[in-house]
Amino acid sequence: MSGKIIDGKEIANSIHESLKNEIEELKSKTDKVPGLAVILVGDDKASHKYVSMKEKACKKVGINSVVYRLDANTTEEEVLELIDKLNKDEDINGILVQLPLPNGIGEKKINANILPSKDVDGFHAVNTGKLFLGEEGFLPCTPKGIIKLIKSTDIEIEGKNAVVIGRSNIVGKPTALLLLRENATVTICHSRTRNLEEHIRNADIIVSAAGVADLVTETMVKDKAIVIDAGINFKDGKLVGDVDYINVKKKASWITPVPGGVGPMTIAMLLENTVEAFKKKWS
Ligand SMILES: Nc1nc(=O)c2c([nH]1)NC[C@@H]1CN(c3ccc(C(=O)N[C@@H](CCC(=O)O)C(=O)O)cc3)C=[N+]21
Repeated sequence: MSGKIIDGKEIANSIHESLKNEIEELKSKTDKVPGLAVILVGDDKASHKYVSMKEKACKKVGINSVVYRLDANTTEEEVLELIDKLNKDEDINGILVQLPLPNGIGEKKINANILPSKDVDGFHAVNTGKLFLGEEGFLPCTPKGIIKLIKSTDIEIEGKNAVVIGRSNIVGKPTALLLLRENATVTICHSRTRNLEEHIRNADIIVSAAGVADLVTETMVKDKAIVIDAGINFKDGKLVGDVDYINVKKKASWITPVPGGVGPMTIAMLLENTVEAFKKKWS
């Protein structure tokens, strides 16, 4: 039997629907709507596309989004000044600085200057620290979405072997921590891992966030594994993940496609975090 598809787009759409209703209700109570500021520096094509998608999603659910498209020679100081202004702006509940940033603008410095209470990306050290400690804070959008995708299958995470491929601060590391919070037995694999195949073959849950097309193949995957593909790669001009989808799907119990899996959930979680930030302030 071939694996079932976890439809990230559909799940994201149902989250949009309930956020939309919630925002309407909040609006009638507070006479305000959540506000998200997005800062995009430079002319990276993919970044422009992603930011437009975020803008569109905000509009759909009733979040007021304000996008700052700054040219590539904007200085770090100028971005920090804008962040400072947005930190003080009562109508802005969430601030997102699109990555990657051009050379000369330090990601660490930028993230450190966003108020933790407006850090809807969950990249500030206060929020990553809370994640580490198991305290409540903003969770990074992709990892948060990945857990929701796994939970949508109704298969229990507790006690399962989970393998995360990739150790980035944005996806791999936080996803591993969230799986641990769900009581999985977690292994983090990365570019220096010697016996990757052996680890993957043991996994009931595989999350790949390596950025390597066709990294995860059918022979590596345990029968009935859940496979979550957080890879973003281009192969023959087409967007693909890290997983050889067509073949791995035959073995998996559940699998996310690319596109239409983790990507749409990342945006849904950004909207959710923005509403959460609004509620913490006003209700
Ligand atoms: N501060 C910051 N926060 C981010 O969350 C952030 C970022 N910087 N920089 C870039 C990455 C990447 N990212 C994606 C979000 C949605 C899709 C998405 O919806 N993708 C569609 C396909 C889109 C297409 O056709 O290219 C899908 O997978 O179905 C992809 C990638 C957010 N990121």
